[in-house]
Amino acid sequence: MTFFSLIHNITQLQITATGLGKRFQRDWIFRGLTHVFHPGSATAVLGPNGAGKSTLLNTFSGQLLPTEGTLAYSLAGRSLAVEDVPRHLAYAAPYLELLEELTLLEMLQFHTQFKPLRPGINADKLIELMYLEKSRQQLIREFSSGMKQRLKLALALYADAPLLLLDEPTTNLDAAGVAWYHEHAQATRAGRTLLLSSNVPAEYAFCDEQLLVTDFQSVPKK
Ligand SMILES: Nc1ncnc2c1ncn2[C@@H]1O[C@H](COP(=O)(O)OP(=O)(O)OP(=O)(O)O)[C@@H](O)[C@H]1O
Repeated sequence: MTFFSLIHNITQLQITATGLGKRFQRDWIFRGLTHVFHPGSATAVLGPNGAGKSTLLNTFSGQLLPTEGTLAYSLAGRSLAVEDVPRHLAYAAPYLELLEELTLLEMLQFHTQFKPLRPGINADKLIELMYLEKSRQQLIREFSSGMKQRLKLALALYADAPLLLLDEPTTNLDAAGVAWYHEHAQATRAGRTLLLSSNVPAEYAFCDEQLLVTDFQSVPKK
C-alpha cells in the first residue's frame, strides 16, 4: 500500500477554545486558554510531568467538563455539539484500556463496530500494517507493552475520525516502533485536527504548532 492510496477526504473539524480553564478542587490546571485549532493542524501540547497535558486532552475530548470558558466544535463548517464529539474522535493514551480478554482479531472486529476504520482499511489490513500477523489469534493480555501500544496507535491513526488525540504516543515503543509510529502518523494526518501531548521532542517534531500548558496557568490581564 502506498501513502497516496490512504488519502481520502476527511471531514474538516475545527475547535475554538475561548477563555478555557480547568480546576480540580482548588487547583487550576490551566486557565485563560484561547486558541483556534484549525482542520489539518497538528499541535504539540507540551509541559513537564503534572503540568496538565492529559487533562487538557481529556477536556478537548469532551470527557472532562471545563470549569470556565467554552469549547466550540465545528464539523464541515457546522456547529457540532460536545456530546457528538466522541463519534468524530480517535484517541490513543497510556491510560485507555484495551479489551484484554479478546484475541487481536476479535478485538478489532468488536472495536470497529463502534469506531469504523478509514475506507480501504479493514481488520486484516490493519493487522498487516501493524506487523502483527502472527498474533491474530493471540489474547491481547498476552501482548507485550510495545505490541499493545502499536495496537492503540493503529486503532487511532486508522480510525475514520477527523479529530485525533495522541497522549505520549511513543510510550513503550522501541526504535522500530518509533519509526513505525512516524511512518503511520505521517501517512494518516492529512486533513485531520491533531493534538499530541508529549515530553519527547522526536515524537512531536512534525507538529506545526506548540502549546505550552504552563503558559495558561494564570488569568491573562485584560
Ligand atoms: N481527576 C483528577 N482529580 C484531581 N486532580 C487531578 C485529576 N486528574 C489529574 N489531576 C491533577 O492534575 C494535574 C495535571 O495532571 P495531568 O495528568 O493532566 O498532567 P500531565 O501533564 O499529563 O502529566 P504527565 O506528563 O506526568 O503525564 C496533576 O497535578 C494531577 O494530579
